[in-house]
Amino acid sequence: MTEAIAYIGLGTNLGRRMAHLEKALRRLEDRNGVRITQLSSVYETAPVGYLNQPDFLNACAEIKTTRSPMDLLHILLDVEQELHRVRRIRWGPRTIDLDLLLYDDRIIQEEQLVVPHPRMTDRSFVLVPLAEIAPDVVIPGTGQTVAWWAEERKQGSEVVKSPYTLNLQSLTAAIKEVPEKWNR
Ligand SMILES: Nc1ncnc2c1ncn2[C@@H]1O[C@H](COP(=O)(O)OP(=O)(O)OP(=O)(O)O)[C@@H](O)[C@H]1O
Ligand SMILES: Nc1nc2c(c(=O)[nH]1)N=C(CO)CN2
Repeated sequence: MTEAIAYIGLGTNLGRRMAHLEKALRRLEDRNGVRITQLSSVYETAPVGYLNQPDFLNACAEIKTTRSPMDLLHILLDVEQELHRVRRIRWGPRTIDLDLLLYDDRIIQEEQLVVPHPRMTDRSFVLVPLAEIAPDVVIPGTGQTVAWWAEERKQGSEVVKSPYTLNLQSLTAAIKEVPEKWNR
């Protein structure tokens, strides 16, 4: 079966942040019809929207999938639940947030699912990591590439590369080796 290419945004700002990213990615890999094919660096980012909360770690993943966009959304929502995400405040703190950013060159406008993610072109915490793995991908409906948008939005944003990497080969590796600052 032919595979679609999708991009996912990951964010976390509560508890053991690196561990949440790794766990979410492992849970995604475990699903049928989902393969993680590229991972960005991990960035530490100042909160956007609701400001009175801890800094986030953000990253992006490329996924090759035989699942439909709606299936993939439900997989993301399931994994969020598995990591005990509790929704309290809009744009507030969370153990893990998984967003479907892009799905091939599709434009989807359904009640439950909007793709491209409607706020992605405003958010350097999405654009900077995504530009590492998909610089030349055009964001459907905008006529511009991810790299173009990342450049457009870089002014004044607090997006700092962290020294830790997610490794496709060893997602299970050495979470405990990550120092407290990045894993709190
Ligand atoms: N592209 C998308 N990716 C993820 N969820 C989406 C998407 N489009 C619509 N949704 C809907 O949004 C809901 C998730 O909202 P959520 O609480 O994660 O928003 P948020 O992360 O607080 O804010 P934001 O959407 O600005 O990142 C899901 O239940 C889902 O149905
Ligand atoms: N830096 C940063 N800020 C946010 C984030 C996020 O992932 N990173 N997610 C939000 C809700 O979607 C709201 N604000």
